Amino acid sequence: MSDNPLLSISGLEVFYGPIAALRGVGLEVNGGEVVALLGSNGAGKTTTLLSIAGVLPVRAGEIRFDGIAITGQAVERIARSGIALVPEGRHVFEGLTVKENLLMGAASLPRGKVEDEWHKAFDLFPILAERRFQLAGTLSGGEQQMLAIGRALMSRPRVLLLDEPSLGLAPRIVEEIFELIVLLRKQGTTILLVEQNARMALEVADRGYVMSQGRIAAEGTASELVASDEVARAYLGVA
Ligand SMILES: Nc1ncnc2c1ncn2[C@@H]1O[C@H](COP(=O)(O)OP(=O)(O)OP(=O)(O)O)[C@@H](O)[C@H]1O
Repeated sequence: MSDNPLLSISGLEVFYGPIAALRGVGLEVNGGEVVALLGSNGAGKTTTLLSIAGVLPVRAGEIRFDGIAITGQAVERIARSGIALVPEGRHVFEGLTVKENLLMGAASLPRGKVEDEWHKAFDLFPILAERRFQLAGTLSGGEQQMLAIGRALMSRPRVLLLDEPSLGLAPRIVEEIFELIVLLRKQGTTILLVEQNARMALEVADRGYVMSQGRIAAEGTASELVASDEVARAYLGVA
């Protein structure tokens, strides 16, 4: 682990009313890494991503981005500083075209840079280029997920927070999503990836954390986590 992680969290406590969802979570993401955040339903993975993005208030603990404390900052400020969240559920603007959706992601970019970014997005997602004038609501689930990721990339984020990108997609499309993550990693994109599909996530990740009941229960390199009997039994569906 580096001395200067791009994103670091320590002692994070988050509550929904009286219920503690995070009970002292700590993790780090270094620049250029893909880090998997795994764990069973309700472990606190989504809550962790929402807290980093500033969507949920933090009761205790600290979130640092590029060495600066961002705990408690407003969502827009956190987004502008370079953290992009792709929430679970493929949120796209259904009544807007593919291209308009991508433009929505580029709102904070200087005008001259927007065209570069959508060319990059269309290179990354040829299917979106083909369908650029189609309404987003008429795309397939997989295409909508690609569009949601493409829109987040349009803001040139320094960290991409991906919440369950494979959820509810057919196996062939899930493969495509993971191929995309491999490609983004090769391009140097830093990603914190929440996934139910632990085995596939660890195939594309450098390191991982396993959450349980609002805490980090295990951490290690992807190969260490795959090789750990305890992790494999509890979270990777190995008998
Ligand atoms: N809006 C909410 N109100 C009350 N409790 C919530 C709310 N959202 C989540 N929780 C609770 O907080 C805990 C953590 O939930 P979270 O969604 O972060 O888990 P998760 O690991 O992402 O699970 P999943 O894979 O099911 O989304 C769970 O006990 C959940 O029931």
